[in-house]
Amino acid sequence: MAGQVNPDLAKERENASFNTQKLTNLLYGGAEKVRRRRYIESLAFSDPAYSGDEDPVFMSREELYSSQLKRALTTVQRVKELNITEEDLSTYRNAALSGGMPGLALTWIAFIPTILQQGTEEQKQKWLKPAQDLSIVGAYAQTEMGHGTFVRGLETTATYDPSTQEFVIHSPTLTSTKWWPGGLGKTSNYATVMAQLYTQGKCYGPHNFMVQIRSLEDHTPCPGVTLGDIGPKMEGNANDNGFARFDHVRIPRENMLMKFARVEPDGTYVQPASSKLAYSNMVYLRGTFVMSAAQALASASTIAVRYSCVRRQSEMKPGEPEPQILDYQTQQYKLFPQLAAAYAFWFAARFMTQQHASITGSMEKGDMSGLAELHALSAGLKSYTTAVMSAGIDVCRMSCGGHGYSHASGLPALFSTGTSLCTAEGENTVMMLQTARYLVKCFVQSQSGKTLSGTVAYLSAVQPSPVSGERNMSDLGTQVTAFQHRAARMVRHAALQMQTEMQKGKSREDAWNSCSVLLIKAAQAHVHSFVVRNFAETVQTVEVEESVRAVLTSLCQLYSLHGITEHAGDFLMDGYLTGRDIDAASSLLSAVLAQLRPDAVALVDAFDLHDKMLHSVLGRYDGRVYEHLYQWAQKSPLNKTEVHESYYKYLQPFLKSNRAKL
Ligand SMILES: CCCCCCCC/C=C\CCCCCCCCCCCC(=O)SCCNC(=O)CCNC(=O)[C@H](O)C(C)(C)COP(=O)(O)OP(=O)(O)OC[C@H]1O[C@@H](n2cnc3c(N)ncnc32)[C@H](O)[C@@H]1OP(=O)(O)O
Ligand SMILES: Cc1cc2nc3c(=O)[nH]c(=O)nc-3n(C[C@H](O)[C@H](O)[C@H](O)COP(=O)(O)OP(=O)(O)OC[C@H]3O[C@@H](n4cnc5c(N)ncnc54)[C@H](O)[C@@H]3O)c2cc1C
Repeated sequence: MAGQVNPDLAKERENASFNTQKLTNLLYGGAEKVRRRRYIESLAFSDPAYSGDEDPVFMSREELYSSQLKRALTTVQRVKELNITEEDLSTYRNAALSGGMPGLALTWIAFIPTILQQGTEEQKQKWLKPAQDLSIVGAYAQTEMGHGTFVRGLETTATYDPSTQEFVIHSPTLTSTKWWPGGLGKTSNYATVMAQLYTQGKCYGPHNFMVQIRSLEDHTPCPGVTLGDIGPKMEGNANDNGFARFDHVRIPRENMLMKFARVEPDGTYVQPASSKLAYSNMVYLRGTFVMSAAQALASASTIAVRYSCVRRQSEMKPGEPEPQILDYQTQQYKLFPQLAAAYAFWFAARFMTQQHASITGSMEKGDMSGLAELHALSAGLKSYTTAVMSAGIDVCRMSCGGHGYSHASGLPALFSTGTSLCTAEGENTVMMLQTARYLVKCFVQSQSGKTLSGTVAYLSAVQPSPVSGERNMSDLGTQVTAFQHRAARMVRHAALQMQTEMQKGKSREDAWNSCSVLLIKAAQAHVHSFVVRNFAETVQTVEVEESVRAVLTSLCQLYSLHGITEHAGDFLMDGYLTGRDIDAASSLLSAVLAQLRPDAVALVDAFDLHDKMLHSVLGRYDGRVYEHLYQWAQKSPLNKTEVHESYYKYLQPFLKSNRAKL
């Protein structure tokens, strides 16, 4: 019946052990923030300017590009009309764009942050306002056809000419063509271009330059610039990821982003405090990906958990009604770890944001001591959370059976969007190796007696020798220590293995490569251990009702016990945990699955993700899946006519001629 919630879902909500709203408040930083967020979202959801477009999965690439561009421009207008504040901006945009990513959005995501991170005060004065008002539209043009990962290998050059006080931007080879930048293909008229800086005959490595690429009058490419779209991708096809080639394009000296490094009018290069400050915008963006991973996994878990309560299939006990598929333990084992990871990453993202603010604050005052840890943490967390998210969304999709494979579920699009985060902003393997590099350094320092601090403090505190005796595997403290022990042992093992390889005569680089599988695993274990510890500390210290703390504690237990049982070998390797401990962890895990089962729907509801953000027939809040599945299919373009034109063109003549042969 219209308006009613599916009775199974309604019952789940009635039976929850805690108040969903209280948990939502905790996730979003308080009741007032939740109220504000919902209000801002409602402004977008109720605006007729954003409704009426058909489902993106039924659109052509060109329709997608223009409809999302139109939406994005409407948001700019509405932001002014509605006086949306800086604080509410991303909430409003996300709701209005309904999670979509038009090329224009790269101005907000990458172009403006680069000006903020890399520009001098003067440069910010000059470009920030036009970028914010969208009188200029910008892309972040770093990756080239031949190089993405290895930034030092970029081939685009920026050669300083002191006679005119200009830089000459040039693409010397085919492989130096800028390739991938979002919004570059058709939308942007400016780009921050990463290029090798040459001055006074010397190369100083990659630096960022502000380059106008299209006319502000008629949007045609500027002289010497060749531009285009790179073609359709796995997802994100509203975005015109593009290419650019530069043929000796001249820009003023002032267009080098000079917050850190500088080129004086006579061509003298002034060193930054650290050469890696040219990469600060990447560190910032990687940090933001941690929350995106949490949100993507929260969305997938919401869809799969709600659907698993609506869906009934098979017989558990002969003669009894078909059970909700969430009652199968195997279904819980698939879904609850994804749900728990979404919470764990949400809290990790919060930590990441605080760390970024605190360390960049110190860096502003000249203290660079936190830079290495910030880079290692953001690279490792980005890599770990996006990898788990990508795999987790696919688990959620498969747990929805056939309907999960349909675009109606929203899961295929969520997967193919989410998985792009494993590659963008630093490929995940490469990022995890950066974390490994930092860990090995820290290990060596701790060997020489230095006390480590911050997220690596445990590396010097944890003893490598096995601890004997019975453990209470349900204790969060015991679990955290086990994770730290595992990570410390793996870091130590990888580092010592490298030393052994070098003692055998290998160069440091060859030793690194031959140990890189060990190094990656060690770095993953380190990040995993950090996420577990941060989750445990959050649930133990946060000010919240006891019923909410209880359910979060179970969720944290699940996240941690799942990690221990899935990676049992790592914990058993040196006898730190015993076979009996692992058995105990498995039994506890089964018990926690059952314990969380009645709260699963409330736990996903607490993410407070509106149906207009989920885009999923299966994940609807009201659970009225079947009638909407039927309605959704009616929109398929193949259903526009009863008999498709291809019948007359191909099938009818074929059938006729076949029949004539009979
Ligand atoms: C509400 C409902 C929600 C609904 C669902 C939500 C769903 C959300 C899902 C999806 C959202 C979709 C969003 C899509 C968004 C898409 C946006 C895309 C934007 C992408 C933009 C880009 O990709 S831009 C290009 C990015 N490129 C890279 O990241 C390149 C990676 N490479 C590098 O960073 C470097 O080359 C390197 C780190 C790999 C190596 O650098 P280099 O060679 O110069 O250094 P060395 O290896 O020699 O190391 C020297 C030394 O420096 C240290 N170091 C390296 N980098 C840094 C750094 N950044 N900061 C500090 N230090 C650094 C390094 O560790 C070494 O240190 P030592 O002390 O010497 O060891
Ligand atoms: C959706 C999307 C949006 C993007 N948006 C932008 C944008 O706005 N601006 C922009 O400039 N770029 C953008 N990019 C490009 C992106 O940053 C790069 O694709 C990414 O940094 C990876 O680089 P690559 O493609 O050169 O991969 P490669 O480096 O060629 O990686 C290929 C494989 O080689 C391995 N590999 C490479 N180096 C090493 C190593 N040192 N050790 C071990 N293994 C290694 C990798 O692990 C990987 O498996 C975007 C990409 C995507 C997918």
